[in-house]
Amino acid sequence: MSANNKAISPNQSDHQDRPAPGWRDYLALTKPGVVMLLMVTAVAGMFLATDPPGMVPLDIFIPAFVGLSLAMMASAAINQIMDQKIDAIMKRTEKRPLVAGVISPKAAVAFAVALALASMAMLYFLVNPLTAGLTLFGFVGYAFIYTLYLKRATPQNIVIGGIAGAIPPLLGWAAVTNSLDPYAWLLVLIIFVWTPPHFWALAIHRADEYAKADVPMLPVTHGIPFTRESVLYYTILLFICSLLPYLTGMSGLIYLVSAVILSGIFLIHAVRLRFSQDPKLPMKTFGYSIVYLFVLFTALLVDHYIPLHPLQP
Ligand code: HEM
Ligand SMILES: CC(C)=CCC/C(C)=C/CC/C(C)=C/COP(=O)(O)OP(=O)(O)O
Repeated sequence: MSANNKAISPNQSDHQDRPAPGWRDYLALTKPGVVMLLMVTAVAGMFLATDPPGMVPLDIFIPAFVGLSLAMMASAAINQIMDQKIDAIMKRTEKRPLVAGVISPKAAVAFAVALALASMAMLYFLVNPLTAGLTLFGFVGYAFIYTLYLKRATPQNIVIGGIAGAIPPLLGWAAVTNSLDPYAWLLVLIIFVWTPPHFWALAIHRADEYAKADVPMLPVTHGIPFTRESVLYYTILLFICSLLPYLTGMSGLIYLVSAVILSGIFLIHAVRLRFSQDPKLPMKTFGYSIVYLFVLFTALLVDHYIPLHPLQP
């Protein structure tokens, strides 16, 4: 099958043409890199909810970890099932297993449904209904509302859709306490504000592909200079939001120092992205966004177990 044909209509190959899918193909359907970082934030939520600091009871930790991972993987698989036409047009996504015809749409649907059902059963019966309900909200938000509607409708798609990607710390927290803690919402806020610079940095680099696929991402609808400016504004906001765990007494000095350094470096990336035309900067900023979130949440965890709280009596 030529690349051209593939771009027009994915999955054209007959059944006989399709090579047998392996576990790696199914794994690729679940966006494992993204799920791993989402799970770092969910696990941080679980440990931060454990007060006084200790171990999360294993009878909660294991089903919550597996259940949340499966829900995220299922929603990523549904995203790829719904997005086959767009994914076939963009270089970055043209080798995905559904587009390449390695996995059939039927098999992908069966796989996603099995993961989603297993996840919901595990969270509902072994963790708590609150966590199951909130996870369902995130699942529907990403797999259907973002993918089927927002992504195709408005350049604010990733800002609104970012709510689904931001809730994992709340899910982790709810798994442990069966409640919605204001501190957990603070972590949601940080990821929510982090998402636009994370994604728009990449979208600047891939603006032509999004235009070709007719996806109204910000650089396509409002231009690259406006997107660079928007990344800078959100990064300033992120700097401020990243201080809130310290200012509200949730975290101590270890976190504060980490947040200032990490957010400062993010800000330097965003300022350079705004004022320099260096073609490497967008992907450098995107790559740094991932390091940023990983290290920030690690710092929250370390801080929780080695607390230095000079603000408190
Ligand atoms: C609506 C919200 C989001 C959008 C639109 C978005 C978009 C993207 C895109 C398009 C990529 C692919 C980059 C590539 O193939 O080179 C990506 C990669 C990534 N995203 Fe996001 N993202 C969002 C939210 C999140 C969240 C909430 C997290 C984690 C907390 C996250 C973590 C990652 C990671 C770790 C990668 C690299 C994974 C890999 O390449 O395997 N993203 N993101
Ligand atoms: C609680 C729960 C189940 C939450 C689900 C959260 C989740 C999996 C968020 C992922 C966000 C993401 C990678 C969006 C990119 O989709 P895209 O279609 O714009 O990117 P693509 O072009 O790489 O497919």
